[in-house]
Amino acid sequence: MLKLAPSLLAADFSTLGQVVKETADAGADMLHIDIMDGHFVPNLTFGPDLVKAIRLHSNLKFDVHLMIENPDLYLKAFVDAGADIITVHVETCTHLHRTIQQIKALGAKAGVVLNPATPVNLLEPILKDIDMVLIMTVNPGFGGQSFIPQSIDKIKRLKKMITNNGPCTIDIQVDGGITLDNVQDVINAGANVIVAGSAIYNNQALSDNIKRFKEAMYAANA
Ligand SMILES: O=C(CO)[C@@H](O)[C@H](O)COP(=O)(O)O
Repeated sequence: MLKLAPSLLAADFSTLGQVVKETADAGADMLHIDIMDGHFVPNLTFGPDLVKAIRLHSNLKFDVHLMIENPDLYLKAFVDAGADIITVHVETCTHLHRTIQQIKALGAKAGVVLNPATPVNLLEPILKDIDMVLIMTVNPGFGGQSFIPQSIDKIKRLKKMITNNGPCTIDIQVDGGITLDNVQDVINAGANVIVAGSAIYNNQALSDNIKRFKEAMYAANA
């Protein structure tokens, strides 16, 4: 099933409650929330209190992407704040299997993220334990970067690995530099959850952007 997850990082931070409501009303399937700590990535964004505050404005699934060191310390705070899915980076988790089990024990879905230079085969031992893999298609930290073309082969390799592992119930999410020009390429390669920031929150109408993205996504999958 195809899903569109607009990335809040590109939204107008002065009206976040309203933005979240409009994003849901326009037909988004999830909301992608980037948590950055200024250590793992060179940028700072939101914490659990912000997630809790915007939770009041919609029932959208909250997809919380933790770009932070020591993510285990903050899992409960984000689930309590309203996260439905938590994704953690392979690069930040010394005991990845344990972290995944902790997320699930807290009642959230568990996703694992790979930076562009991290190979997909690292996930093989934990594939049966996770709900989603996020392939970063830019180096994490900032919105508005260009899509890394080698990501297409990486998505294909992941899709093959998941399919070979048994019935495919793991979502493949992509994030970074996704636009109307490349969204069909990533879907045709195997992705089904599309994160887009600056191509969704920009000087054009949010509802038109979401509509155009969903039309392009479903055309790819036809
Ligand atoms: O996690 C990140 C960046 O680290 C992303 O979620 C960006 O927010 C995507 O923004 P665009 O590349 O679509 O502008």
